[in-house]
Amino acid sequence: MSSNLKPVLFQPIQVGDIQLEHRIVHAPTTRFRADIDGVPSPLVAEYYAQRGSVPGTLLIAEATFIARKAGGFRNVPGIWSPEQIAGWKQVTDAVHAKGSFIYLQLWALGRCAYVEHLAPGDPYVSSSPTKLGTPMHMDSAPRTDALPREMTVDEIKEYCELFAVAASNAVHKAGFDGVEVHGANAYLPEQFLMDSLNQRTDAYGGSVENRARFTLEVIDAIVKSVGATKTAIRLSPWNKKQESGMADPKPTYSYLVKEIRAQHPQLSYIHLLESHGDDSATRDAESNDFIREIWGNRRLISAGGYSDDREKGFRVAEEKGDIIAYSRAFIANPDLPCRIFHDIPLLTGDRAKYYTYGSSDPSGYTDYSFHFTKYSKAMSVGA
Ligand SMILES: Cc1cc2nc3c(=O)[nH]c(=O)nc-3n(C[C@H](O)[C@H](O)[C@H](O)COP(=O)(O)O)c2cc1C
Repeated sequence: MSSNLKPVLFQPIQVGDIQLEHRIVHAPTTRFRADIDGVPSPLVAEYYAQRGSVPGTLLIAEATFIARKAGGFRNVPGIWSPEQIAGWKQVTDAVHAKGSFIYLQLWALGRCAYVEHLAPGDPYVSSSPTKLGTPMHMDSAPRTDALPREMTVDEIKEYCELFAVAASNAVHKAGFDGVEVHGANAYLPEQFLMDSLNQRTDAYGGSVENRARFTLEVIDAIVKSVGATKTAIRLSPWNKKQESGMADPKPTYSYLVKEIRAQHPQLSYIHLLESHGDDSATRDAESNDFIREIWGNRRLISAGGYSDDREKGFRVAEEKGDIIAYSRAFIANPDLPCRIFHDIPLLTGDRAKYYTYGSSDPSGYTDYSFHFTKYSKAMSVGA
């Protein structure tokens, strides 16, 4: 089949400095399988190598702490120590050996941290002292009393630098093809962006421009460190998880994306989470098209809901020009692009094994089967 007869979802595309063979991307997917020091194990390398088995696939690796103090969940990988960097180098080497590509998602928890999982002396901080009663990852008892401290301006500058060093470690030492800031799901950048969480009265709070300042400074610091073509960000304008959300996110996110476009037009991509609204009318009203209009024909990844709907990925790639990210479908189908290409039914993942803290057990992780047991031409989506 020649390239221009293939569905858009299976047409090659340039993203930053890399050339993808198709537009099915592995969404960042936390599995809590690093050791207690945040070092990814050889099993993690096997997991990503499997998911990169169709050459020319982009994988976005799981959210990874930029620094010890940005953490607060256990068994999450980090990218600051030599051991963590060496662990990740095994992962990137294994993925590159398959002819595929891998970005790292950079994570700072802010108020979503569990205080008991912060290292002694590391502060519990956010944009403002707003309490989070029900954090997303419930590996310990729900919190009742913890209140984050408002970050000082010096700490804000320090976090920008931590993001930049983490990006440099990822790209220059661990061999990643690029980095994606985790600016979604109510973690630290969203704690500044969202008016429901940011109560500051200084240059980082109040107006749209002030609430966007931290995220823009983080991006700027990373671009200075690794270049715009290796820098990306994930955003979730309609997110209401972890006691967040905005009545009208459009002014804030319009400004943010316009500024990114003006300051870093070569940014690798913007990655958008689609609305999780309860019904289709809500999801239609909560469209990300306002961002697509601003971002123009630059690279845009869309995630959320594609794992359950094969046709939707084809449709959105065709109609909106988006690259499509899959999380749950990629957990259970190591050869996902190949299965979608050949319309092979997808396997269903074992939810009970999504989060297995520190486990070295391959079950529910690297033991999902490939449709084609031997590499063949059919494994390629360029066939
Ligand atoms: C087990 C699991 C772990 C996840 N971890 C992350 C993460 O580390 N970073 C992130 O931005 N989103 C994370 N997500 C959200 C996914 O990237 C994705 O946006 C969401 O699952 C919707 O995509 P899907 O319908 O294809 O599963 C996670 C989702 C799941 C199911």
